Amino acid sequence: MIVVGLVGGIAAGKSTVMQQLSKLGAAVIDGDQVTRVLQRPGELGWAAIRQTFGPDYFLENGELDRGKLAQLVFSDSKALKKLNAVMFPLITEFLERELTEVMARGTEMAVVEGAALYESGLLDMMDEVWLVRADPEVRRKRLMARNGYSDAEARMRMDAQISEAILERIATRIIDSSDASENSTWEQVQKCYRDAVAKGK
Ligand SMILES: CC(C)(COP(=O)(O)OP(=O)(O)OC[C@H]1O[C@@H](n2cnc3c(N)ncnc32)[C@H](O)[C@@H]1O)[C@@H](O)C(=O)NCCC(=O)NCCS
Ligand SMILES: Nc1ncnc2c1ncn2[C@@H]1O[C@H](COP(=O)(O)OP(=O)(O)OP(=O)(O)O)[C@@H](O)[C@H]1O
Repeated sequence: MIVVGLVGGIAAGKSTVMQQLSKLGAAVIDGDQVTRVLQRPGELGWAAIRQTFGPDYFLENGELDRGKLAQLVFSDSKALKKLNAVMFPLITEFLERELTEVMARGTEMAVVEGAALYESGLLDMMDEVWLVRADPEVRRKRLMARNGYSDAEARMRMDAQISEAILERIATRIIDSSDASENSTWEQVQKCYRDAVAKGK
């Protein structure tokens, strides 16, 4: 089985590509979803965060106050480092188990997408890294249309991310979704899938 890490900036078309890969038979795993599972009340991530950040970051019903923690970690790099230090090993362990299960089912490809794949070191588990990109101008317009952001809000979110130049350097394949037609993305995705599976055989 080939394990692919899918990276790319905000509104680059990653979710669209994941849906297309799923149609082709790939097992798709969303790192942000894995994080949410690990942070359910009583789970390991939930317990580790409670111990590290204290009960102030939890709601009355016991759930993690994601908004409050997000506000802290995205405005304080030390706090983000602390959160990453507790979450990344748990996410890695969870993914290892998930990939073993997927492989046992005879799946040809597993694709993992996540906000912090690069920063987490999770890419070490991947055979290939695929970058989904789109021209900055296109991404900015998509963000304004899809999320209702102002021009400044869209720029701020794009600027806060790891640079595409770094991702380009580590990518083994690149899918460009700048074209307004999702069909153009679909054709590139089919080619990447076919080529990667053929290479893995
Ligand atoms: C801070 C938390 C609680 C915020 O939760 P919330 O539901 O409000 O937001 P969500 O998870 O949807 O993330 C919102 C956006 O933040 C960014 N983001 C999330 N985690 C990180 C991170 N560790 N580093 C940089 N950016 C991140 C992404 O751009 C994402 O789209 C949550 O994101 C978290 O626990 N993150 C740390 C774990 C992690 O790195 N997960 C990604 C694994 S690949
Ligand atoms: N050729 C194309 N390929 C992919 N997406 C496209 C294309 N043309 C327009 N879009 C649109 O771009 C928007 C962003 O795509 P998508 O949600 O897949 O991005 P993303 O990288 O997952 O974003 P985020 O990081 O914010 O989750 C969607 O509304 C999608 O329909």
